[in-house]
Order: sequence, then structure tokens, then C-alpha cells
Amino acid sequence: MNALIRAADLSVSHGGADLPVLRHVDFRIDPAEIVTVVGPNGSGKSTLVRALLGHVAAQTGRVDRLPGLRIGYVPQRVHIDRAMPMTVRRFLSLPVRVSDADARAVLERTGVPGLEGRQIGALSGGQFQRVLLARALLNDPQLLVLDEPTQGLDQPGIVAFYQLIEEVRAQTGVAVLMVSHDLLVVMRASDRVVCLNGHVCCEGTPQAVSAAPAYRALFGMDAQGTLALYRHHHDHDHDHVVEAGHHVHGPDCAHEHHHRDHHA
Ligand SMILES: Nc1ncnc2c1ncn2[C@@H]1O[C@H](COP(=O)(O)OP(=O)(O)OP(=O)(O)O)[C@@H](O)[C@H]1O
Repeated sequence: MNALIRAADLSVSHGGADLPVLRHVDFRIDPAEIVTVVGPNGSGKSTLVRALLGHVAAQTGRVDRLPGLRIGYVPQRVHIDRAMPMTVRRFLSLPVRVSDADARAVLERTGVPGLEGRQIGALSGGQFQRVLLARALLNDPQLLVLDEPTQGLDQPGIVAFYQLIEEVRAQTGVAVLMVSHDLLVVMRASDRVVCLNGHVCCEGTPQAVSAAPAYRALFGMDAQGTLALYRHHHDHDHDHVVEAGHHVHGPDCAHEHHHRDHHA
């Protein structure tokens, strides 16, 4: 199957920085897949997304997108002055005008029917995220890209949002690329999880990744059962094999594997 986006040996630097933010990253997303990128603050998640979208240039390696790929993108920060008077209906028509019927249908699809007349500034955080998602769905995308879409939501709101993402995927067949810190919830809602720390540390199905001794050793579990990503100081560089649905072994893996070591 043709990947929607594929990156090979991608390295990216910002400005004059010596050390690239992304180093030798291989990545692909296939049609109708939900892939989540997790990693510590500053590990390059947003940079990877922006490089995949072509918003930042590759220093080495390459990024290939399916020609004509339709993408619905919800960036990490949406520059809207929520104090400015603007209805949801008007917001949905920025920058491309949509019909009343399409606006109504997309708000129904994202679980916020009938909000057309409401002011953007009067929406709850969860409603606003759903309106952002609705707008991203308007051009019938093949790929939805969501950079930390549940920031500011409480736990039930986060769970509900990911359920909605899975419903939208089931209804439309859209692929979803997400950046998230909501690790446990994301694990359930994703087909594949990619752990990034400048390079791909570990990757696979949620089951494969969470069951891998290397993953548990790297990420651990705290008392609440929350994956302790922020204790993760793994920062080596190594060769990695990126294959959908498979765990990728790092040099710290405790289990048997055949590691391709390019330091030798
Ligand atoms: N436009 C930029 N110019 C210079 N440096 C940048 C730029 N954007 C990001 N960086 C730096 O690149 C590194 C990776 O940033 P990035 O936003 O990709 O990480 P992230 O994993 O998404 O982080 P977070 O979880 O905090 O959102 C950081 O050290 C950041 O300061």
C-alpha cells in the first residue's frame, strides 16, 4: 500500500544549531492508520510534524508525500484571539467558505451539533477542540494531523476526544497523525506509537511497545500507572527499522533481537 507520507533518514536543524533536532528519522503513515508520536518536551515531535507537512526543510534525508494529498491540520497553537467576536459558523468558513449544510454536518460528526451561532470565545475547551477538528475535516482530508489536540482538557474530555477520533476514522477512513502527551489513552486509540527523542527510540503497536521490556525499562510506570515518559533520558543514536506494526529494537532492548548497529 502507498504511504500517505514517508520520511527516510530525515534530519532537521533549526537555525544555526549544531546538533540537529531530528536525527536519521524514518517514518511513514499509511491510509486509515492512527499513529501517535510521543516523547519528552523538546524531543522534536512538532518539528517532525512540520517537516512531514513540508513546513520546515530537511537538512538530510527526504520526505515524500502522496501527490495531491489532502491534509487537515490542527496545529499546537491556534492563533485566534478568542476575545474577538466570531461565531463558530464564521470560523468554519475561514479561510474557505463552506455551505450551511456542510457546516451543520461536520459539527454533528464531531459531536457538537448546533453550535453554529455560538461565539468562539464562549466555548468550553472541549467544544473548541471539536470545532477545530470540524474545521480540519471540512476539505475531506485523507490525513488528519493533530498536534497535542487535548491540551487543557480534563481526563474524561481527553478520553472522549480520542473516542471521537476513532469514530471519525471508522466513518471516513481518514488516517490520523497525532502528537500527544496523553500516553495511556493514546496507547488505546492508536494503531502505532512512535517514541521520539531526537531519533526514533522505539516504535510499534501499542501492545508490542508496552509489552517490550525495553519500553518498560525506558519509560517505566509510576504509582498511578502513568507512563513515566519524563524520566526518559535515553539519548543515543542508532539504526532503526521502521515497519508498521512491529516493535523496533534499540540497543537497550533486553529481549532477543538482531540489531543493525551502524557505530561498528
Ligand atoms: N523555529 C524554531 N527555531 C529554533 N529552534 C526551534 C524552533 N522550533 C523548535 N525549536 C527547538 O527544537 C527543539 C524541538 O522542538 P519541538 O517543538 O519540535 O519539540 P516537541 O517535542 O514538540 O516539544 P513539546 O513537547 O515541548 O511541544 C526544541 O529544543 C526547540 O527549542
